[in-house]
Amino acid sequence: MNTTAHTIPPTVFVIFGGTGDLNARKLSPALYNLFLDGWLPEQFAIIGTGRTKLTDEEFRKNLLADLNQFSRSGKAKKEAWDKFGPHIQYQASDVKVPAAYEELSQRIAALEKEWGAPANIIYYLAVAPEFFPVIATGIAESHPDTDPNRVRIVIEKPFGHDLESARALNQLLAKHYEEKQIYRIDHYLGKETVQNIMAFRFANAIMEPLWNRNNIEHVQISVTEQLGVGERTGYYDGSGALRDMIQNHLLQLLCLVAMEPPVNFTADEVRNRKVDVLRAMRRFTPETVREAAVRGQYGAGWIEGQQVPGYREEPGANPTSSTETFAAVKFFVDNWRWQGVPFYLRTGKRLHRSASIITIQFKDVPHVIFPAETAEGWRKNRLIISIQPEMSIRLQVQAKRPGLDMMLNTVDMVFDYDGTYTTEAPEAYETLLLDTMLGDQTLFMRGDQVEEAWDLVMPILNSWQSRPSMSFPNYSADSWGPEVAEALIARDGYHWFTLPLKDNSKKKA
Ligand SMILES: NC(=O)C1=CN([C@@H]2O[C@H](COP(=O)(O)OP(=O)(O)OC[C@H]3O[C@@H](n4cnc5c(N)ncnc54)[C@H](OP(=O)(O)O)[C@@H]3O)[C@@H](O)[C@H]2O)C=CC1
Ligand SMILES: O=C1O[C@H](COP(=O)(O)O)[C@@H](O)[C@H](O)[C@H]1O
Repeated sequence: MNTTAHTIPPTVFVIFGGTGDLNARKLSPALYNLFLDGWLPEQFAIIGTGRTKLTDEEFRKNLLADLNQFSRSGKAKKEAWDKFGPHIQYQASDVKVPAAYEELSQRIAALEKEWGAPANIIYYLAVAPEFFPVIATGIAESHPDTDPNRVRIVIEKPFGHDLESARALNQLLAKHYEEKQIYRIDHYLGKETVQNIMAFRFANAIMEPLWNRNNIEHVQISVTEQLGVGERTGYYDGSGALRDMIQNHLLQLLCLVAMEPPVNFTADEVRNRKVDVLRAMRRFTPETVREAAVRGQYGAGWIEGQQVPGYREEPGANPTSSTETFAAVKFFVDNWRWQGVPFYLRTGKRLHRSASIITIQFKDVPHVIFPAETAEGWRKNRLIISIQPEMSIRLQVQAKRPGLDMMLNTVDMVFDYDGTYTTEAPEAYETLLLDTMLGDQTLFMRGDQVEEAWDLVMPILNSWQSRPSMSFPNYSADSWGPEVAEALIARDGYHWFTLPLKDNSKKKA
């Protein structure tokens, strides 16, 4: 067992939505990998719930199949599974029925009796958002006297549909729980490369003097996905790219890039600095929305030799849907550090390639001493933080090409996880579940952060809702998105940056 695991008290994970997709693909594999790596305490239990009638054994069998398919550690080894499996139970119940919470209490009490110690209880709400209030209330009412230090509640996304509903959910949670008990998930914050943004900025002295409006020309945050919406239209059609990705993941990335140094690396200090960024962001008016925010929806096309349907033809989709599957927005952070520096954010589905990258483009040298013909490939310095699939940080600089003449070109100074580390990076959900056990909220969203982010995007959502797009679909599958997105950034003299695919053939040569 890991040293830290010794400090974790007996723990019960209750997974509402135990039979669902998130548990199958992410939560159970993450818990299993934490177990393999010795991060779980000796006394732990996982209770999955759902309405489906299953025995413990049937539920375990399903989870084993999921682990075999989705775990980063590959197929479960018999010896390890034989140790892990018995910690899993299943309770068939409907979250709308109060008896469900009574039965859970009895199960937890029985475990505590067996362990001879009170347990920390982590309730994970991996169910549709309409059930968040129902379950939060059900748990609290069935355990009115539970020590707040021992009970934690993890809320999946989406946290609200708009500012009003997010506020209402925060208020409901605050009635029953202290903020230190509430873990609002944004899985991007658990990604290894995303956590490294803070390390890179605040553990290296050379970055800070450059990190401001004097040296940085603009910032791009681009999260492109090749996948389409597929079977998820039921959720996605009421959401769209702005709610699904920009309100949460991309704005969190922006906060990490733009935040002031926190006093220390504790949850509230880090989150205070992030919320400062959101508060400083320039609010939109109906007029500025038109200039600063554009949207798109994918049409049919071909991806890697396969014909794929347009969004409106996806299973269960509304054939006249005006939901955006692509959004790009130009933001400003109105404070001393960032005055005048545009932050361009874009995200979309069915794009040419899946890649999440942050590009910091620096200003040009004040005076070029080299003759124009020597500097054909001249580009301004860029720092590129590649979150996925490539995990790297690249600094693009000018260098002299080898040869007798003085020719400059752009080269990359690269920190690449693959080439630097032999240990495999944990999945985001492993980090986040471990932090929940440890009671560390640094990588979780605080209530005020979520509300500020909603407040910021509401004028865009309202404007788009009042003007359903007449031009959808406006980009085809396998493209880089609609032309309006290129125009948005081209107006300022820039273009969206993408990393070239890694050329492995060169490596081998
Ligand atoms: N899947 C993913 O990759 C991601 C999901 N999320 C979020 O996680 C949550 C769950 O998503 P996902 O797993 O995809 O959803 P699924 O539709 O796959 O699963 C829903 C789960 O809820 C259970 N459920 C539904 N109604 C009830 C009820 N009345 N009582 C008890 N259980 C019920 C279902 O169990 P049963 O049918 O047995 O009743 C099932 O286990 C959502 O909030 C989603 O937004 C967030 C990020 C990624
Ligand atoms: O939260 C979500 O994230 C995924 C993208 O996550 P990633 O870890 O695969 O980059 C996105 O596809 C989904 O629509 C959204 O709900």
